[in-house]
Amino acid sequence: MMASLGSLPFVLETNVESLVLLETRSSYHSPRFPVCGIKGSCFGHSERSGLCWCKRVLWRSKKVRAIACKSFGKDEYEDGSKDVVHATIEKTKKVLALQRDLLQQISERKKLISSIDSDNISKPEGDGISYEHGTNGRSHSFENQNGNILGIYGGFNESNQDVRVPPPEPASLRLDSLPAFFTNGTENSSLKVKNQDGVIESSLENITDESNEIGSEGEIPHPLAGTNVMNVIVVAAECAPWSKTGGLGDVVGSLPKALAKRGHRVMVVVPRYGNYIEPQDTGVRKTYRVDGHDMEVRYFQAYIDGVDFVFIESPMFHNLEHNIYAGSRLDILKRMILFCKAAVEVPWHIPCGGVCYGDGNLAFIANDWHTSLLPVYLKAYYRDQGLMKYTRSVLVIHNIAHQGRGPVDDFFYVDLAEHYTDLFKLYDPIGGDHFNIFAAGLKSADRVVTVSHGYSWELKTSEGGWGLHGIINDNGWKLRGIVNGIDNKDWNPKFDVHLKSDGYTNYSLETLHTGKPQCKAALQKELGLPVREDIPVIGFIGRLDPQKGVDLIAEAVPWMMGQDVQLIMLGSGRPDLEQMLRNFENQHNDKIRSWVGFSVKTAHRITAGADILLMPSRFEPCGLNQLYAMAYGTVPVVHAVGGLRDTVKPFDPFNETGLGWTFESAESGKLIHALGNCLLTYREYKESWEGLQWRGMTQDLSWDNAAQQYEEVLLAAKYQW
Ligand SMILES: Nc1ncnc2c1ncn2[C@@H]1O[C@H](COP(=O)(O)OP(=O)(O)O[C@H]2O[C@H](CO)[C@@H](O)[C@H](O)[C@H]2O)[C@@H](O)[C@H]1O
Repeated sequence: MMASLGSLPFVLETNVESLVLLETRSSYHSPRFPVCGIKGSCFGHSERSGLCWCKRVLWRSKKVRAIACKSFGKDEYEDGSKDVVHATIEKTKKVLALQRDLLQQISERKKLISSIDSDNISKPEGDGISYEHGTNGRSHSFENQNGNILGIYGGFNESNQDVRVPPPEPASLRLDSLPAFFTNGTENSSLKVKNQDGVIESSLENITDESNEIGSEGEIPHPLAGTNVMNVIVVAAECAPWSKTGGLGDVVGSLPKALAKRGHRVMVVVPRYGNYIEPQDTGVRKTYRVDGHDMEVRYFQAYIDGVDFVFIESPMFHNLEHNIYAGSRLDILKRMILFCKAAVEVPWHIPCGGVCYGDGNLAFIANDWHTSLLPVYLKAYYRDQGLMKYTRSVLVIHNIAHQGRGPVDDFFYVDLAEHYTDLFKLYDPIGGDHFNIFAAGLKSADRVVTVSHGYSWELKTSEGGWGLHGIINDNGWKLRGIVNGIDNKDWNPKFDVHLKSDGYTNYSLETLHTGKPQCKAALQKELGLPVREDIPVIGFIGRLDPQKGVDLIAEAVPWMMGQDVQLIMLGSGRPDLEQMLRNFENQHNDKIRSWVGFSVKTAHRITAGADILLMPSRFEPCGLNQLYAMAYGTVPVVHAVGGLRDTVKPFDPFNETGLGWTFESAESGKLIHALGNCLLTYREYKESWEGLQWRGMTQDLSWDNAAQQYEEVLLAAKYQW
């Protein structure tokens, strides 16, 4: 937590406990000894006096004040000191009060949880379920669109329903879900003083006795999200490691954990495509109508890394484990209708850790067109009917090129009243009026996020919006770009499980010189290429789709084959592009390897063993492979578009800055030029190369920063009416 002490020209990096310490010290000072009031030449005075309780404290915080004196000059320090101290004390009191309030709430919750017995806890009861939930003790039963009694909800003030009910439901309601910092009263308990350049000049790390005392009141310090903690439900068609066809799966597998780390209560809802090991049957059964048929769904649940994972099971999802988007357009549409209808009611029905999430202080995060119906259903079935009044939805655009388009008649399937047609209707200059699910989601969601700043700009253009730019511009006020992070447990060369066998090895920045060449040799050996340390290995990993610019690589292959390089490509997707990859390998067997298929292990191994990663995407909302590459000391060469432009700063040989090579337009000539410069640097300028690797590997690519930005979006949605 950053805090500034009134007008003092330095920054105090502290947390609540540290501020409490300041307050405690100040309040103990006798007026006779205003030593900690930073008054006059107080340091010597107070230390000399030796009479005051605060002497001990003063001695410990001497360095802090010394810096203050140094920065201000003595006169200024004397003149402004009193105000500064008062302001500090006031601020500190406020923080203390806030913390006490939170501790109080948490201890009340603790009591509540321990008093919940099998009679009043939410429990499956055969087919129909009734839940008691609500912060005000009142409850409301209601039915869903199929006429089922859904359960009971609460969370708003009946007598004045337009008034939002503070305080928010505590996000981390389940005790087993408390993040580490909840149970560690000393973590981050140091008070650090930074100068104006941000350099830490002094810290009071040893003062733990008082901070422990503070923690002992409720034993739970402030979550990172502070009082903004929310219940968050991420809904998506895929989630790594269970189901993944691309970057969406990665994001859904990792962003929720980062949100949970900030103190939010977080759930992921995904279809159960396979017989996964971790999730257990909750026993809950519900029925939803799809295309005139009642479809029963079951709910499986697992609690992993602070996140509740809920898997929705239905015969409609069976046998799709290895091809989750299999079937016709209508098959996929019907699956997603069922999934979204069921997902939106999960907070009522699934008692994670014994307690349902409920619909107060709740935000859904839907992802791409597949779950764009969720914001629509939330609006049409519930909020427009006066239900789920405090629930919000955020829609994340990972790729606007796939929109769930169909003929206007498809509206019949989504099971909505006629007046919602307009949400879905979109005019296309070629096809005329059509039905568009992404369009409806964008209009219905309270906030929209996309996965980079560059892409959020591109989406508003006719080239980048793929026909939805009009709607995106109309809703521009609710759009924000947030660059994806990476899961730095899964994608970390130091811990990567795929580097533990077959001659590969884990490595870090310190062991880069030996670890990476070992991985390169293992990769060459595994794929049957000549094992040579001096030859640059160029990698490509991606869905074989025109988006990824594989055609540009194809055009550059003749040039590449004239160089002393090896090219390793991993991809699956469009059959003609898969065949193209196979042909490359057949034609240049001594230099090219094409792995056609989906192999997470091979993706990790290429990322570790290659020297260069090629990403000539025609458009790229964010791109994860270039981030993974940089974390592994592999230098990216990318088309400067969308998230690739945001994340790969071009190498500047004069100033030795930048992270890789970029080219400005999707042309093979430009790709060849950039790759040529990259190869030259690899061969001739080893120090520059190492600098590129070093800068790439030392970046903070974690989800922490992005999670904080998502939190801001969730909050904006929460307070939007
Ligand atoms: N054949 C294969 N075998 C194994 N692994 C493979 C693979 N092909 C791809 N992958 C993996 O799938 C992921 C691809 O992620 P990307 O972000 O690069 O692209 P994608 O276009 O799928 O995602 C969309 O969503 C993400 C997330 O928001 C955005 O970053 C991106 O720009 C947008 O197009 C990576 O983890 C990669 O290793």
